[in-house]
Order: sequence, then structure tokens, then C-alpha cells
Amino acid sequence: MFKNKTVAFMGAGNMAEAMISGTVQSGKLSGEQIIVSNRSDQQKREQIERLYGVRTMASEQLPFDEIDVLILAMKPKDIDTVLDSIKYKVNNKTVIMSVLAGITTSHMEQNLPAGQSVIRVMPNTSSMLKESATAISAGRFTTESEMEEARELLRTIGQVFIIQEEQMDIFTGVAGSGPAYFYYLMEHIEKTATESGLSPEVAREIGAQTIYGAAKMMLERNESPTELRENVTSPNGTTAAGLRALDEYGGGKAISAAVKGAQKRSAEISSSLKQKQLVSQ
Ligand SMILES: NC(=O)C1=CN([C@@H]2O[C@H](COP(=O)(O)OP(=O)(O)OC[C@H]3O[C@@H](n4cnc5c(N)ncnc54)[C@H](O)[C@@H]3O)[C@@H](O)[C@H]2O)C=CC1
Ligand SMILES: O=C(O)[C@@H]1CCC=N1
Repeated sequence: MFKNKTVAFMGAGNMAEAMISGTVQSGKLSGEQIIVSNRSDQQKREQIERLYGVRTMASEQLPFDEIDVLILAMKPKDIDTVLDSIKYKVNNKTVIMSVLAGITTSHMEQNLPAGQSVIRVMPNTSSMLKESATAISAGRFTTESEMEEARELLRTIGQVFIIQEEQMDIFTGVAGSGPAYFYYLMEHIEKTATESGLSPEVAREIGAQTIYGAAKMMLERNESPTELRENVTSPNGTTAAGLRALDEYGGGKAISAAVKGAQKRSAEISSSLKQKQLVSQ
């Protein structure tokens, strides 16, 4: 399916690198088919070229006519500069995918040639190991077959969920930002375990295996998190004591607030762009 296709990245930061790593490991695209560009950091380009065997160049050198899929992976604040810089160069057959939090397809469509196909994508950094939970939603001009191809391409970095664009903010709060909540949890588990005498290396391994095992149980057993939690919890036992402390310290509320906080920030990015556009009209 990807034979003779060229996928180019604009932006070569953490998210782009995670996607490049996963895609190259999948073996579905060769390094030759992937072009990675950024604004100015040549050292980073050389590093990516060395590590993943892809082609790299400065963004203004991208061969726009050759590109089938252009993945935008810079910070949301840079979107307008980038759209301005590509709107007269981009090929009308190129599908533009954006991984930028909060940037809507309609914002991109308004700042690109009429009819350009745009897909909003929300991956996470577990793309690095082909374990992302990635959402995609179609823009106004995206065809079903382009969505199917997008899904196939992003399957190389993990699981793909097709969602309505209105659901992107909450998806971002859960899955785009989500790995950070688990790392935060691990930081605390590791610190506490180390203070109680485990070596940091062992504490990390134990914690990671515990999260991994719990995630696998959730994915492979047809049981709700409530059932799974109850199976761990003996009456008057150790887990009950641990969960009581979590409740006492507002653990559940804190987790909900984290997801909602990220969701809200994603929506704020969208509305601040809309505001900016209204002002400049
Ligand atoms: N880091 C994450 O876990 C996730 C990030 N995202 C999205 O990915 C995007 C990138 O995030 P990170 O990789 O974390 O940021 P980063 O700061 O690591 O990378 C940004 C990259 O964009 C490049 N860049 C900036 N302006 C440019 C321009 N005009 N032309 C070409 N390249 C340009 C920079 O050189 C850099 O390589 C953000 O929009 C973020 O919302 C989405 C999902 C998860
Ligand atoms: O923190 C951020 O804004 C990006 C988007 C999702 C994860 N990282």
C-alpha cells in the first residue's frame, strides 16, 4: 500500500522522532520514503538521519511535488507561519496531517489552497515503540480512501481510532497527554520505593512491570477496571489500605482534573486561534 509513497515531516522534535522511529521499525516504509525537515537545527537533522536512515533537509528545501503525505509536527504557536510558508508550494494531491494539539482542520483549510485534504491526528510518544493510541479525524475535503490510507499509515505506530473532531480535545486529554500522567505516577512510586529501601533501578523495573501488567490485563481480559481493582482488593488487606489513602488524598479527583485540564487547554488553543483570525479579518 505504501509502495512509492513519500511521507514528509515538518518539525523534527520529540513527537516527530517518536513517529519516525515507529514507522521505520515497522518496515512498512523504507528510510528513502521518509523525509524529515525542520526550520534550522541541522545537528538534529544529522542525528535523525544517522539513527533512522531517513532523508533530511531544511523545510524550505522540501520537494513538495513528490510528497504524498505531509505531517506537520511543530508547536501549535508556529502553525500560521508554516501554513503561510507552504500554501503556494503544496501539491493539491498531498494529504496534510497535523499532530498539533488544538489546531483544527478548519483553521488549516482556511489557510491552505481551496480543497486541500487535511487530517487532524493525535498520537502519543509511545509511537516510538509502535504502541501509540492515535486518533484521526477528517477535514472537509478528505475522502474515505484518504482516511483509510491514513489509518493504515498510522497503524505502523500503534492503534488508530477514527473520531469526530469535536472529540479531539478529550482524546488529547486522555491519550495525547496521557503517557505523562503514568510517568508522573511512576516518578512518585519510584521515589517512595527508593525511600523505603529498594534500589532505584529495581524500583523502576518493578513499577514499570506493574503498570504494563495492569495495562495488558485491561486490554486482554474482558473485565472492567472496577472488577479488576476489586480482584486485587482483599477485605481489610493491603490494597484496601492503599486505596483508602488514595481516596483520602483525592487521587480520583486529581486524575479527573488532569484529564480535564489537558482537554481544556486543547480547546483554548483552538479558540485563541479563532479569536486571532477574527481580529485579523
Ligand atoms: N510531545 C508529545 O507527546 C506530543 C506532541 N504533539 C504535538 O506535536 C507537536 C510537536 O511537539 P514536540 O515534538 O513535543 O515539540 P518539539 O519542540 O520537540 O519539536 C518542534 C519541532 O518543530 C520544529 N519547527 C518549529 N518551527 C518550524 C517551522 N517553521 N518549520 C519547520 N519546523 C519547525 C522545531 O525545529 C522542532 O524540531 C506539537 O504541536 C504538539 O502539540 C502531539 C501529541 C503528543
Ligand atoms: O503537551 C502538549 O501540548 C502536547 C500535546 C499532547 C501531548 N503533548
